Amino acid sequence: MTALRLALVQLAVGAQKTANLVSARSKVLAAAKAGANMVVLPECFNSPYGTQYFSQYAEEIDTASPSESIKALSEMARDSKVFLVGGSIPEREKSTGDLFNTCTVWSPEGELVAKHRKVHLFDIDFPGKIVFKESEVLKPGNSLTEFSTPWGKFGVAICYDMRFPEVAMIAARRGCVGMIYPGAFNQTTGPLHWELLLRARAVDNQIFTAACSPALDRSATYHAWGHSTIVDPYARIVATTSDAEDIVYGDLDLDLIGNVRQAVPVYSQRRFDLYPDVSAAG
Ligand SMILES: O=C(O)CCC(=O)C(=O)O
Repeated sequence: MTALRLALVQLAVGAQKTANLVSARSKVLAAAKAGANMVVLPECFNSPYGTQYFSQYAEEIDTASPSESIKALSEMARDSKVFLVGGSIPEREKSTGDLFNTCTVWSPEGELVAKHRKVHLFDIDFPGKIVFKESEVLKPGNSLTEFSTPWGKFGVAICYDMRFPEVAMIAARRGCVGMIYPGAFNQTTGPLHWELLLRARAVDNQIFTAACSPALDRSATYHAWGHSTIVDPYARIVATTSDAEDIVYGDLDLDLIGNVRQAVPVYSQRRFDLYPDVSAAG
C-alpha cells in the first residue's frame, strides 16, 4: 500500500450554514484533485463555534432521511472518492432532543462509516482569558470511535478529547495507526498546548496524529487558533500552517510506525505487572 496523502481543510467558517457547506465541498474536491486519499474538516465546520449557536445549527444524523449537512458530507466524500472525516456538527438526537458535538466519517462511496460524539466536553475557566462551558448545552458521547481504511485503522476524537491520553492510547494499542482530531483550540490554549498535545499523543503511542481547525475569524465570537497540523510517529511535524484558510497536506509513510517501534521498543517493554493496560478496558 502506498503512502496515504492526508489533507486538513482549515476552513474559514461563517454564519451561513449553506455557504459553509459549499465552501467545504470545494476544498474537499480540491484536496482530492491534489491526490488526497483522506480529507479532514474542522470542528463545527457548518456553524460558528459557541454554545449560543449549537441549537440553531443542530441536525439529526439520519442517513435514511439526510438533513442538509449530512447530505452534503455524503456527497462530498462520494464525489471526491476520499475518506472524509467530516469535522463536527452540532447534532440533535431525535428521540430525546439532546445536543452533541459530533464527527461523522464517510467512505469514498459516501457511506457513513463512523460517528463520534465528543466524549469530554470543553468546560474551562482561564481567569481573564476564556470561559467556555459546552456542558451548559451539550451532552457527552459515551463511546470511543475508530474506522478502517486500506491504510489501517484510525481513531477519531474531537478537540478537548485530545487532552485525555487514554483515548489515543486505547486506539493505538487496539491497532490504530493514527488519531484524527477535528478541533478548534483558541488564542489562549492554542499557543500553549495544541502542538504539544499532538506531539505528545504521537510520541506516547508511536502513531500519526492530526488536528484540523477552522481558520481564525477576528469578527467571530470565538477566535480559533488555526495551525492545523500533522505529526508522524516520531513526533515530528509533517506539515502545519498559520491561522488563515488553507489546506495542509501530508504524505503518511506507514512504515515509520514499525521503524520507530523497533528503534524505541516501548511497545514490548511495558510493565503491566506495575500498572493496568487501559486498552483492555471497555
Ligand atoms: O482544550 C482546549 O484548550 C480547547 C478545546 C476546545 O476548544 C474544544 O474542545 O472545542
